[in-house]
Amino acid sequence: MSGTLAEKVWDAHVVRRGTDGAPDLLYIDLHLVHEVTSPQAFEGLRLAGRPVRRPDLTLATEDHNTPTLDIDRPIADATSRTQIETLRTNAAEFGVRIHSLGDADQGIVHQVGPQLGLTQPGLTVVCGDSHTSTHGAFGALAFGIGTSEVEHVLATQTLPLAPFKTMAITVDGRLPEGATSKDIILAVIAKIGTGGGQGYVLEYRGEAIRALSMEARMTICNMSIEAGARAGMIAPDETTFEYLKGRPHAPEGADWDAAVEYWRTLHSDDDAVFDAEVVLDAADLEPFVTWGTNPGQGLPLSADVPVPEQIADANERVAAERAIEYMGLTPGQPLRSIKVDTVFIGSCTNGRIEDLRSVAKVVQGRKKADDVRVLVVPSSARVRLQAEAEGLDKIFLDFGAEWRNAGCSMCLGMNPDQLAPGERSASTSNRNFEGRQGKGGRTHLVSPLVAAATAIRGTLSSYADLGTGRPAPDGSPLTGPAADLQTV
Ligand SMILES: CC(C)[C@H](C(=O)O)[C@@H](O)C(=O)O
Ligand code: SF4
Repeated sequence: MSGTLAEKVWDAHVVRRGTDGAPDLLYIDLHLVHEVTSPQAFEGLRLAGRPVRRPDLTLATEDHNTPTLDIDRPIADATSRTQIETLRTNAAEFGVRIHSLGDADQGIVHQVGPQLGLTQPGLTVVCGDSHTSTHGAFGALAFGIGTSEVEHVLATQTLPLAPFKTMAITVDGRLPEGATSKDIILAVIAKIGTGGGQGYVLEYRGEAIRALSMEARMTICNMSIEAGARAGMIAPDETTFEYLKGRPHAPEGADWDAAVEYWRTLHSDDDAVFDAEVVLDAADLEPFVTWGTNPGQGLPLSADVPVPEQIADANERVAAERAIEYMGLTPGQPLRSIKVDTVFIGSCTNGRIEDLRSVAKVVQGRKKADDVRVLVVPSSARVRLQAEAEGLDKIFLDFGAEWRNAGCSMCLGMNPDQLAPGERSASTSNRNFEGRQGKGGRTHLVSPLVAAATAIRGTLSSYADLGTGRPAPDGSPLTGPAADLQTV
């Protein structure tokens, strides 16, 4: 059967084909649940007297409303406490496995699925969360869904889904020194716009994508939704299999061999036809930062804040004017001159162990800029434990950063980690909407390397600005003197 990766996975899950333009009914292999979008869904089941159809394919974790300090104390904020308690009650009543605050497998839902080996190539994965697209990095078809769809999946383990279009995003060439997968995706979104992916499943491919680690691929798929796409995918390969092997829920023995044999068929065929294609050369990329209030308003760090009068498109001009005003910037100001108050390293985009390692390698033996607050928040409790085993926490603390417990944290203002009005951040997260990190807060989206360099210099900076002449660090474990800190 010839087709794109997305079509192959879709076709393998059709329970009933829709006729006359009606949606297909798809089987769902993995349903991830968090506290924000599930309460009404469980309430719907309760009112209808229905059980969860496949509790064994459903997994809940607490992430958005969880504090990252004092996690052994009752949650102070009443709304957050209610959200978390409701999830716990629902999970207990409906027999759904839950990883609660304090549990080693608690964390951001898009970290927990992959780290447990639940997210696998060829699966359909859904969650009441737009960044479910993250799981597409494994060659899964992964969608964010709304609360009424959450109820539908809880009740039936199926979901009616309208057909999609396919877009290939081909990233050829090799990333230059200091540029990362975050820069690839920020450049893609700047190129196609925040609506450019609407109605499409994006498939990232090409030499630069193949060269990325699994975690770096997750960063790219994570932000597909910021281009308006329904999902993002990357065909599984040896990197994927290596990441999965030995994880708690990965197949074992003969099952593993059979799974890998099937997974190897999950790629777009040479003659597969995409509805659209975008081509980028990774060699042209440099560290990217956003200057505005949507993820498409990004530029290479060496550029200046746009001058609205020079923008031809009237809508874009007005949007730029408004964004520049909200962000408190001056048209034409070099991006490198922008001073930040806070650096946030975390989220389901860039809070994984490789992100923390590459930040640690940059900040090791240095001190943060005086007036900058630096928050390092692992994406899961497991990532926190791993980082501590490698001595990364000590490096962050010596640097002057705060080392927190796992959760969404400052990615969005649903927990105590927030920007004050007018405060400016460099953030490794995925959204820079007005007020996203706290009312009146101003967010610049950046890669972990840019975040680390910015924390040192106090202004938006690249690794090269540190002038070490050393190659930019990657996400591999520390070696050399820092390795002495490792306890395992
Ligand atoms: C709260 C949740 C529904 C939301 C999402 O869907 O993405 C959040 O995770 C976000 O990143 O804005
Ligand atoms: S870390 Fe941010 S983007 Fe990811 S699920 Fe949490 S709030 Fe959404």
